[in-house]
Amino acid sequence: MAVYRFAPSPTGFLHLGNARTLLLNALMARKQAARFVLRLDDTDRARVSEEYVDGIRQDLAWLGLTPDAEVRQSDRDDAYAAAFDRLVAEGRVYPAYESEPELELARKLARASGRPPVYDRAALRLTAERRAALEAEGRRPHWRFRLSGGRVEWPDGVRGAQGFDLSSLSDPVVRRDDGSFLYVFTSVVDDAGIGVTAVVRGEDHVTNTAAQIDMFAALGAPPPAFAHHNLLTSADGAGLSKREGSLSLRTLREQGIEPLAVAAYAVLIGSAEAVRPVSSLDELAGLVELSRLSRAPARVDMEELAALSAKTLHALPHDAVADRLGALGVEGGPAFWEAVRGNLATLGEAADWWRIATRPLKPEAARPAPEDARLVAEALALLPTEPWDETTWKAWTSAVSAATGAKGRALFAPLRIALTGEPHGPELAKLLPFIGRARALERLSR
Ligand SMILES: Nc1ncnc2c1ncn2[C@@H]1O[C@H](COP(=O)(O)OP(=O)(O)OP(=O)(O)O)[C@@H](O)[C@H]1O
Repeated sequence: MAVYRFAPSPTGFLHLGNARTLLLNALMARKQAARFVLRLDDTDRARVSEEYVDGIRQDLAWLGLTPDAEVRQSDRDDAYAAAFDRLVAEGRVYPAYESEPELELARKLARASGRPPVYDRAALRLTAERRAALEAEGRRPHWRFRLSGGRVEWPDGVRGAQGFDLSSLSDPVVRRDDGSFLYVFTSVVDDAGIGVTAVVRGEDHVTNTAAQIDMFAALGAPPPAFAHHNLLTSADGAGLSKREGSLSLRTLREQGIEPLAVAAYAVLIGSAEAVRPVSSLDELAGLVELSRLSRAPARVDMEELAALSAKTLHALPHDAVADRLGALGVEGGPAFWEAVRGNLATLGEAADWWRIATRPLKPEAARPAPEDARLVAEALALLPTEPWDETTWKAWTSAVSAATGAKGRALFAPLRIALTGEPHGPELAKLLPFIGRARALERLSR
């Protein structure tokens, strides 16, 4: 069975760029009835926190995504140690003793003499005596994976045929001198162990992929199908960083941006598909086509996202928002939702309209201008008896128009202000039944 995964490090709150990776994997899995695994890359103990682990789970739930399984790298040390021991025994992983300043110096010298700054494998040429001497000095080795050399090729799901000359890469460090394993290695052990068949990730990982395909071969496991998508940048073109909290999903949630709009935006910008509202993740899954993602980075435009969020909201049926409206104390059912949804920028504004319709107006709410006093008095006198429905507004305002000669804006604007204390808002034909006769009487007499 096909298996996709999303593998964030819980070192910050997920941002919109991470959401692109998350959604591309989750939606490709949905489209292909494949499994979708959340893998928490939590081996960097100094930077990982449980708050961020919970944050990632909450963000997935908010977006409406439920992984089929959750794996934590911190639980899998035994698997890494076993794979490591095997590669050491086979001579594919070797100890190296250079300190970071020594490596930096070597890179500088290489650049200065026009050579690529690739690790020169000096550690492979150490004699047993020299190694013993280094250990006696108290140096502890880090460990490198010996790349096989030659060319690695893969058909990339986004970028098409990719080729990489392994001799242009340094042998990647797979284990630090403190014994901890590095991502480039643990990720391969996990993908092989879990049976991941497809990896969609940002193009910041392309070089890793070349080395990792070589590691899959060394471990005798078939590599997954790789696809590297373009990255999202902030409006000024800067990269996004989980650590810096840029464009975090949590902040977007707090700003009232709809989760379905975040999902659509994260997937559709920087692709051949137009950014547009969708009514479900299933619909969005139908629009995902990896080969239609563009190659250039895509800039996030918050205004575009906010507009998409409003449009998404306007099209949502009452069923889709009933629970959230309930939590906001909005009780008007489908009819109230119908009345207000087209005017909302965020769902929270439905609660404002519910308050305006059903609670006393605030003392500072706008009142009709003095020159409209006669019109308002006439309207008060002509207020129909209940029951009220959506036809009441038309019948009432026609009567007021006949009595006063007022038409159009001159007729409607003062009544809107008198009834709601606001110059703009939802269609009054739909809102009026929620205001009801008693409140309307009181408001018209203000
Ligand atoms: N700006 C971005 N646009 C699109 N995808 C991104 C972006 N930044 C990261 N990703 C993808 O998100 C996935 C999770 O990556 P990771 O947890 O390392 O996040 P990160 O934002 O790069 O983290 P950090 O800021 O902590 O280095 C990776 O597949 C990565 O390619």
